[in-house]
Amino acid sequence: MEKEDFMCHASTFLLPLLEKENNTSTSEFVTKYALIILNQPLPTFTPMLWDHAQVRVCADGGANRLYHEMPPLLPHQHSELIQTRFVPDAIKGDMDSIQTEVLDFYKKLGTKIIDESQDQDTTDLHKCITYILNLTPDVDKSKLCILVVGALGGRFDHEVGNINVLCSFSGTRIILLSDDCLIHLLPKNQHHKIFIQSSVEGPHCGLIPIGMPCRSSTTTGLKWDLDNTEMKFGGLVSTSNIVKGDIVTVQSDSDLLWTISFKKL
Ligand SMILES: Nc1ncnc2c1ncn2[C@@H]1O[C@H](COP(=O)(O)OP(=O)(O)OP(=O)(O)O)[C@@H](O)[C@H]1O
Ligand SMILES: Cc1ncc(C[n+]2csc(CCO)c2C)c(N)n1
Repeated sequence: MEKEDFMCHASTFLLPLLEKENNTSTSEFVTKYALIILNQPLPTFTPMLWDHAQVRVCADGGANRLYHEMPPLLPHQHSELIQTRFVPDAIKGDMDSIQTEVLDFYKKLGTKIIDESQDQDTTDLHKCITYILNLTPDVDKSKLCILVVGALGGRFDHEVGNINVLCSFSGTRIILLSDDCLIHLLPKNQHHKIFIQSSVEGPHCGLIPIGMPCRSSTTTGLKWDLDNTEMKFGGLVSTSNIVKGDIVTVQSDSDLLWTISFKKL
């Protein structure tokens, strides 16, 4: 099978940004990252994701996290300096969690504030994804990848809401991250090739049917591979699986969630 026939996935955003990559980031072949910060403890690698991203958005109370938790992640620099260096492009949400002092601070520094408190039917994450997709509506989104920090752990209804956003925007690459793992969607009826960044991720992984049972999934590169296997809640769901090497391939007749653990450094 030709390379072009695969949908490829690689968590290179977990590796430090090289000057060289930065200089070629306008190339049409390079993934363009956007970062969304939710209202949960910031993962320790957030400064690195910030450097990879070209657009940074806080979801409501996520702005409090950026303001208060970014300085302790970079202890060798003054807090005030960090707070003025890491300024989001926008803060969007229903604005019931952001602190007034934080809102005023970023507003003065030019952050766009978008209050959508009238919409109580979509989550702040959903609102932020819409904002990013509308920034350049006519541009091809296949090279865009939206990284979402603070999406996992904490309140279960929020976690499920965040996973539901993956399903609502299944045509957009969105990756939910915590300090422990990442999750993204593998859309159905495609050949997926996942390049494992083994210095920072693995070996624990999972493949989870989402929304409906899958009748047939086939994988390579896992300790417990699937071979035309059915998966459903109440039956088999591939949790606590292990990646064997640097490439995993997946094919399925329904959307699956892919999750992989992060190595503790
Ligand atoms: N404990 C959590 N676990 C996972 N995601 C979270 C958690 N808390 C917040 N989030 C995410 O961060 C976003 C912004 O959080 P914030 O606390 O501002 O939301 P909210 O709209 O006030 O939530 P709610 O009104 O349900 O408490 C949420 O929409 C959600 O996506
Ligand atoms: C059936 C149903 N369940 C829950 C909510 C509440 N809700 C869902 S998203 C959201 C915004 C959170 O920032 C709120 C309050 C609703 N509207 N409809």
